Parts: sequence; structure tokens; C-alpha cells
Amino acid sequence: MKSLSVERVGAAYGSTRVLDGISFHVDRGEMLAVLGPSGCGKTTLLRSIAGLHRIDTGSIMLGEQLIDQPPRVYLPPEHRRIGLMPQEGGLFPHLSVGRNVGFGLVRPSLRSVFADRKVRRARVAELLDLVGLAHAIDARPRELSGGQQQRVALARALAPRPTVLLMDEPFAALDAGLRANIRSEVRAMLREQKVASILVTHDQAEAMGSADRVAVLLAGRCAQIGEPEHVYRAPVTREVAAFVGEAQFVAAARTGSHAETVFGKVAVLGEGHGRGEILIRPEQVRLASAPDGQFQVGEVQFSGPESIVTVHHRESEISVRASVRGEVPFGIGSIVRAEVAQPLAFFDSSSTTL
Ligand SMILES: Nc1ncnc2c1ncn2[C@@H]1O[C@H](COP(=O)(O)OP(=O)(O)OP(=O)(O)O)[C@@H](O)[C@H]1O
Repeated sequence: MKSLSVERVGAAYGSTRVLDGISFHVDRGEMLAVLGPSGCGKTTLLRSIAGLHRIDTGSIMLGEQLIDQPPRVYLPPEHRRIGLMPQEGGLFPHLSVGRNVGFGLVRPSLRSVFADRKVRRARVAELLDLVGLAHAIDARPRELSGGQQQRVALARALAPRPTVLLMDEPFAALDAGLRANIRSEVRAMLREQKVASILVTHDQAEAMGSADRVAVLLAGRCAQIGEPEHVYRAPVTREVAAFVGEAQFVAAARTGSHAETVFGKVAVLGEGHGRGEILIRPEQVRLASAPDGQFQVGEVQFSGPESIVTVHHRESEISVRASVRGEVPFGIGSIVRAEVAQPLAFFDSSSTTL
């Protein structure tokens, strides 16, 4: 069941177009991550859905309700059942944790649901319990850690039972370890509460690891939307490929569903004929010591559980980076054989270049 449908939405600041015909939907309990370079319009997209920025074309539906369709329909933010969780939590420092969580329950559109003070109190207690902070109800935000403050912000956003939760870089201020924990807790809670959500992030691993689907926004357009693994393995353009992970492009000549490359004949996605490039991710390259190998090790970069090994093709200018888990069994100058996991994405010479 669709919780949010965005159809051909356009938005601008003055004469500068920022969103250009964006369409997607988010199902109940589903998380969509929006990835894209700085300035591509991610925040504007969230603000438009929340009603904080007026769109100029297209339409937005919340469940079955049309909430935006210029110039006729525009439901103000306080009447949209949409929660917003900003980067820094944005808690009110002078209010207790409990009052922060209860803040959104007194808005006019919720008067009928949360009119009774007892009902509001019960909802606040329920939410604080859900995020594991029932004991902190009377504390001030400054008495809590960064991670706890983000959990309060989540409780506050969820308290009014929003249909959709919008999160704008919600974990950016947290350090790496804490971030991974909070992220999976939040994901589990949203799934359990069946709240549809949109997560805006710069962090590719965060998007890939927590979202059900990923949308890549480039210059105000949705370049690709799909399951994380699909977007990663089968990006539609070189730009998308480079945006969702380390992308290496290696010359190839395609015949049908195969291509000739420095790795030999490889299977490629799709069919066609002509010159172009295959996409290779570092973890798709497998290296093995072999005196008759075609590659020579140029550099070994240790980085904890895996190392990045750069190998040079002995008969061309081509180099690729391979990720090797654990101990690297060969040193600089070693001759190795390189194989790639298939099938690989293929881009025609004529398609967009980076
Ligand atoms: N209030 C504003 N007035 C004019 N231009 C704006 C305004 N807010 C944003 N912009 C411009 O609109 C474009 C999109 O901005 P937006 O903040 O939506 O991008 P973003 O993808 O969220 O960027 P970031 O990842 O850096 O937060 C940018 O070029 C930005 O400079």
C-alpha cells in the first residue's frame, strides 16, 4: 500500500530550477534512501513533501489524500501527517525530554486524536519506552548523549503517528560506531510501526545498508531508483555508477551478451554490439599468484579487514584496484592473474561520460 506518491514534482528558487519532474512512491513500512551530490536538491525534496517549500508542478499524495497539486491544492505543513527528523535533532533545550516528545501532539490537526491530556501523556510514555529512554522523561536534552538526543528526536517525530517520516542526514553528527547502532534501531522501529520513511544521506553505505530502495538524485532529476544491490550492480549511467560506490571503467568490445576485455571474455548485462567500457567494483576482482599472469602488483594499501591492491596490466595502460580480504599473499612487483565476477555492467562509448 502506497503511503506517499510523488508525481512529476518540480520546484525552484526564483528562476533556478532545483527539482525537475521527480516521481516515486514509498510503501507502508518501506524506507527509501535518497542519495546525491551536494546541491542536487535532496533537502528541497524533503521540504516540498513536508509542505515547507511550494512545488510549482506535479502532485503529492499521502495515502489516498491529494495534499499538493499547484495551483489548486496545497495542504499546509501542520495538516500533513508527515514527521521530520532533522540532522541535529533540533530538540528544544529549555523543555524536558517528555515535553519535547509531546510538542507535536498539540497541533490543531491532531486535536481530535490527542485532545485529552492523559492520552497525550500515555503516547509520550509509549514512545519514550519504544526508544529506551523512559527513565529520561524529566531530563533536559543537554543531559543526554548525542545518540540519546537523536532517539528523543525520533520519538518526537513518531508521536503524532505520521504516515511518512522524513529524515535529513539524521545520523551525520554521530560517530561511526554509535551511528551504525542507532541506524539499525531506527530501521527496526519504523518497520515495526509500519511508517514509510525517506532517508536523505551522503553516506552510500548507510543508504545501501538500511534502505529497501535507493533513489539517486542528480541535478534535480531522479537518475535511478531501485533495490540497493540492483542500483549498485546495474547502474543506468556512469554517473550513477560512480555515485553508489567505487567505479572503475575498463575498455571493452561487446558482442551480444559478452565483451572482450583485458580479463578475457566476460559476460555483460544486456545485449548489444560495439566499443565501450565495463564497470568493475574493487570487490569483483579476484587475484591469484601466477607466473604467467597478465597483471603486476603496483601497490598494496592496508586498511583493516581488507586491503586495496592496485594491479597494472602488463601489455596496456590499464590498472585496476582489487579489494582483498585478510592477509595479502603477494607483494609489490608480483605477477598475478586477475579474474572478475560476472556479469558486469557495460556502457557504450556514446553514452554519457563522467
Ligand atoms: N533558500 C534558497 N534560496 C535559493 N537557492 C537555494 C535555497 N535553498 C537551496 N538552494 C539551492 O538549491 C539547490 C538545491 O539545494 P538543496 O539544499 O535542496 O540540495 P541538497 O542536495 O540537499 O544539498 P546538500 O547535500 O548540500 O544538503 C542548491 O543549488 C542550493 O544552492
